[in-house]
Amino acid sequence: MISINGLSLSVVKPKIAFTKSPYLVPLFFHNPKTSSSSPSQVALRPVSSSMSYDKELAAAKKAASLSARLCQKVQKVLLQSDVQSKSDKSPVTVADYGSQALVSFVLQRELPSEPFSLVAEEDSGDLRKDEAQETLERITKLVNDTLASDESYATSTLSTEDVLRAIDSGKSDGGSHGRHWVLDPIDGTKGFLRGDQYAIALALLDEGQVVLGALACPNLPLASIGGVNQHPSQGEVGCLFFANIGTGTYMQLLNSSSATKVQVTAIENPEEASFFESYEAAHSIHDLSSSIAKKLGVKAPPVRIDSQAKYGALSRGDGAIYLRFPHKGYREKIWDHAAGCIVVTEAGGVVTDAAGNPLDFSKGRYLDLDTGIIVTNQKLMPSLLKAVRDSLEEKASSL
Ligand SMILES: Nc1ncnc2c1ncn2[C@@H]1O[C@H](COP(=O)(O)OS(=O)(=O)O)[C@@H](OP(=O)(O)O)[C@H]1O
Ligand SMILES: [Mg+2]
Repeated sequence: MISINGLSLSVVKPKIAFTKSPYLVPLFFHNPKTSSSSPSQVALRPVSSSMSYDKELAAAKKAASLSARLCQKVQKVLLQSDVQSKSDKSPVTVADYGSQALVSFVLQRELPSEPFSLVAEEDSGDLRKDEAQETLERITKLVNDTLASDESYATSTLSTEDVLRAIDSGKSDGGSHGRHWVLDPIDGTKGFLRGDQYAIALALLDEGQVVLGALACPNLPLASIGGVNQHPSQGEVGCLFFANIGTGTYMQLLNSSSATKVQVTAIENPEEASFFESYEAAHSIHDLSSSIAKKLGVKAPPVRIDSQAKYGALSRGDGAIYLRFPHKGYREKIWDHAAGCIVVTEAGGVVTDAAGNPLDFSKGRYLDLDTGIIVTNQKLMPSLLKAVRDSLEEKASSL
């Protein structure tokens, strides 16, 4: 996403080689109204110059915050339970389904006149089986208890069938036309089970572009994490990041309504930078990130946290870089990046694949990538791309 004279523009371009990255060569601006496209040009499509997504953003914030409340309840019980039940994965199942049902219900209730399409991680197939009836009852109670804790929903009660229907509204395939909500009901399920970071990540696509995001991070400290010489905070936790295209990124405490505008770090010297990566080595190749960081001259050790909380932390300047290199064969899902991506880009950051191409959320449930995802500020991106390219070439030649 590029912003020129306050107008947000998407970059739609063919797959190109490393040396043709937007950060290594000048962009060729293409006005679809005045010229025809050619494969060597970058097509810019204005989005939302006259569109307002205020109503949708208010609904997204409400849905993500209520869902965070539901997940917090489940995690609290989980962490108080004994070791044996901690190895049981059912709490995450209950919270995952409950979160998706709640977000789906709240969005439809808050925006009754809009067509509703939701691309989300879960479906109700397993929950419809006979042996899952007790779990379904638990989920329904959890959803209803959470709704009852909010004044505007105090009288809403969902049946088990309503919950199943709400979950199944998430079966949409998304795509490049119309509006689609994109939801990861609990991103970072392993972090959730460990009592660490996780996120409820909700975004809206309009004509294939992410136009708003609400990212609730119930365990993220309000104070900075991940900077050089930083220590884990003892203070308040639970942050909601939100971004509306063209209007910047804001952060507030989950239980507050007073928001602060946030910005990515302005660091230009990689020696002062620190970088985020997945906690789980199975989700991102740590050796590769470490080689990239070394080439860049990053001195600080990696900060490993789960989920899109990494994007949230980066958007407010905790750390300067996020590196994600899944193992071969993994297909990235759009719900793992849509909300995080707009939260960072509206805060002045840049999110690309390993070759410097913007992420394309218009292709359905998956991102069409086979390299990795990198995130940093505008100043550091050219040197980061070079370090990524060199490290990938070294890795390829060592095979
Ligand atoms: N094999 C593999 N490779 C890469 N990524 C994978 C893989 N498996 C899962 N996932 C997705 O990663 C999501 C968790 O996000 P992170 O990788 O940022 O968090 S973590 O630190 O690894 O926990 C995680 O999100 P959730 O499933 O919602 O927890 C997955 O969507
Ligand atoms: Mg996820």
